[in-house]
Amino acid sequence: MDSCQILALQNALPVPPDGHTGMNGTTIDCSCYHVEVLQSPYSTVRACILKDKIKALLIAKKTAFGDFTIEEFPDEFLKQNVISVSLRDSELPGVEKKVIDLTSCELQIHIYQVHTDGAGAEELDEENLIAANHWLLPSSDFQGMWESLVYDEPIKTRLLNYASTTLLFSDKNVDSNIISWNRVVLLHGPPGTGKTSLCKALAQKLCIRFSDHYSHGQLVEINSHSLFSKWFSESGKLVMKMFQRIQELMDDPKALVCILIDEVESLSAARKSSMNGVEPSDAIRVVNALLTQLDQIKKYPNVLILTTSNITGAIDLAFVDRADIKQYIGPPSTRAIYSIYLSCMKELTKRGVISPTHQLLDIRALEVTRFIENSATVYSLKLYNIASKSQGLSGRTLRKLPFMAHALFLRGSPVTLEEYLEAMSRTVDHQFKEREDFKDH
Ligand SMILES: Nc1ncnc2c1ncn2[C@@H]1O[C@H](COP(=O)(O)OP(=O)(O)OP(=O)(O)O)[C@@H](O)[C@H]1O
Repeated sequence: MDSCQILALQNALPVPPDGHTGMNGTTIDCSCYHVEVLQSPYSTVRACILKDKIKALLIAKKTAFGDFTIEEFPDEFLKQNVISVSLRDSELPGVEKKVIDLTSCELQIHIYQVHTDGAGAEELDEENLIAANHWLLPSSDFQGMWESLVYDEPIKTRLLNYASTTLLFSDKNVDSNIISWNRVVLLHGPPGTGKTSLCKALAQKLCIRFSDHYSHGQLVEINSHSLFSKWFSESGKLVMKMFQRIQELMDDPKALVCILIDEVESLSAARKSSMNGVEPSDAIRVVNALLTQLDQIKKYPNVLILTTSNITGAIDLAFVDRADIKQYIGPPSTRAIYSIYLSCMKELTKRGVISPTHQLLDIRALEVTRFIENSATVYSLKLYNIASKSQGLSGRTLRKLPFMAHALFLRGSPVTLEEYLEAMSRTVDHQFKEREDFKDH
């Protein structure tokens, strides 16, 4: 890992300290940027050759304004070998736009290819009990997932910084008896707020950003329910068996191994059931086996353990203590909802479901207009009002809403933006009414 890579990952600030304000309130930025280059699956060109080509192309371009993606390459060689080039900027939807001086800023170029095999299931016994799903990273399953998640706070940057410090300390052989860190992240919050997606997207992002350091990544998603529900008396043994498999993955120092344990509260549920007298020794044996194994694997420099929970209070304290980062993930605010809806409207326009007659503003541009209605803002303001009354819906429901709107209130395509927004508005009302009806019953 070189110093720039570390420096860039540590640099969490949306506006870097060396940035200064230029004309029009924009910020001239000369810091370190990540350029992610997706190489074609058929290309066998070496990464260093592609890096040099891309660097030359970007320097010739001189400046970029915020995030950008080069779809059209002026270079035949690149066209044959590269699918996309993305300059990854700050995550916050509300930060000032920056003019990036490509000639003077530090560009970290990451070349990667995606695996398209999808998930493999780890079966641990003759009964075909699926204890884990397994992906080789970077995977096509997780492409674009990181970018699709919208949060009000710089949660994604914080997680990326944490992971980079973890990998840096391991790389430098920092003595963990003197400075202790556990390689465990816990994301908690209400259902459907993107916790599982964020863990998977983080694993993918790390594999891309650390592609110089690790040749590939492994993501193992442990199905805690299957460990605790079936074959209780066998579960302790199952945990051991599963970790033996994980151990084999970790033995390869060129692999970054991310272990995802969803709904860790099932651990404490298992302990509780033991207190209530249901197969006491077995439940405790399973939880203890899991905790012991987690303690064992945290000694490995190439491992990260990502966990999620819907109910913070119910998580086993022994587990909470092991997490270095306990990050609350809440439901999205109006601004974040607006950005989520906007991405949906853009996709539907791109695919011809919505006719491309009107443009919607992004949240920054809308805020600049101070929400004053005129011909340029009218549709964006309608969308903002829909976002505002959607508060309280989970990210999962929000992403489903445009589909529901078409299914419930529209037919065929193309549909005008006005019609679509009207249908969205009615669908939000419908969602809340459905909730009330559900509560009443
Ligand atoms: N903040 C968000 N921004 C964009 N999309 C979101 C957001 N939160 C959730 N989603 C969408 O909701 C879907 C479900 O998210 P996910 O399953 O990761 O949530 P979760 O918090 O793990 O839920 P659960 O605890 O119920 O499993 C994701 O596919 C994602 O598209």
